[in-house]
Amino acid sequence: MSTHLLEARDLEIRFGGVVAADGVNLTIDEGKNLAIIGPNGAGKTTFLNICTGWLKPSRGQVFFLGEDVTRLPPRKIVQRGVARAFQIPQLFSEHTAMENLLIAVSAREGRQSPFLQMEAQPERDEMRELLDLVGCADVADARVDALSEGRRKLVDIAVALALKPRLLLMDEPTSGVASSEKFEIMDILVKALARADVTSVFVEHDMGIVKNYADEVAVWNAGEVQMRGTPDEILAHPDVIRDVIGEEAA
Ligand SMILES: Nc1ncnc2c1ncn2[C@@H]1O[C@H](COP(=O)(O)OP(=O)(O)OP(=O)(O)O)[C@@H](O)[C@H]1O
Repeated sequence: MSTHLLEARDLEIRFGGVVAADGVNLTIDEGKNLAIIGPNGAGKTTFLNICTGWLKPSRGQVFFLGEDVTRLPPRKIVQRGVARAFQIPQLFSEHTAMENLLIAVSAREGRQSPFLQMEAQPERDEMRELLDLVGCADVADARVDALSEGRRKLVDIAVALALKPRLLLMDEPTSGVASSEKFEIMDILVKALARADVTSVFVEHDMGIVKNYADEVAVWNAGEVQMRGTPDEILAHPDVIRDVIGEEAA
């Protein structure tokens, strides 16, 4: 039997009376972009937080490449190859794009004082290639707070890729980006992930993005995976039209 890249088994987590994960089972295999959709509060972000070790489930396990990582601290899970990008990019806004990547690489290499001696870091060329991969080589020396939201998202993805992940978990990769720019950002992002050989899972509310960029879709509802299938199957399903697409349009 082949090992899944990630496997979640029977995850449960409660916040007071709210059951945010209620027996979540999901497998993720290498090389596919999986979109997670579902109504607000269904537990989508909670799932990402459990997979990255930020939340510990009261029941169930997460396996990454066959290893039980459920109780590992987040930084150990990153080292195993699981990276995360957030709805709001987690960048040092007063530093340049290049400096942000060098800080990430310092963390990857376990260096002390990541803000010191950035000029001397041997990974500058490697980081420039990463910025090139996400179409941001031209803003390598620009401060992050001077960039458009779309560019910030792409730099954030490059930071995640600097950690050399096998799996990247993303929360609404184009939220906050002007609609005219969303598809361009996703084009760059999906191509960069394919070239870096990184599998992705992204939580998404924009069904246009899901239709165009997901290989598969998992639907969350009330802390459970309700169904899974191709974008065409899922987006045409009456329950999804009623509970997810209807809600987004409202
Ligand atoms: N740290 C927390 N403390 C208390 N309640 C929480 C916490 N995290 C999540 N919840 C609750 O758990 C439920 C699931 O939240 P979660 O953010 O995972 O949903 P979601 O599907 O990502 O929603 P959205 O699409 O609105 O982002 C919600 O009712 C939320 O309020």
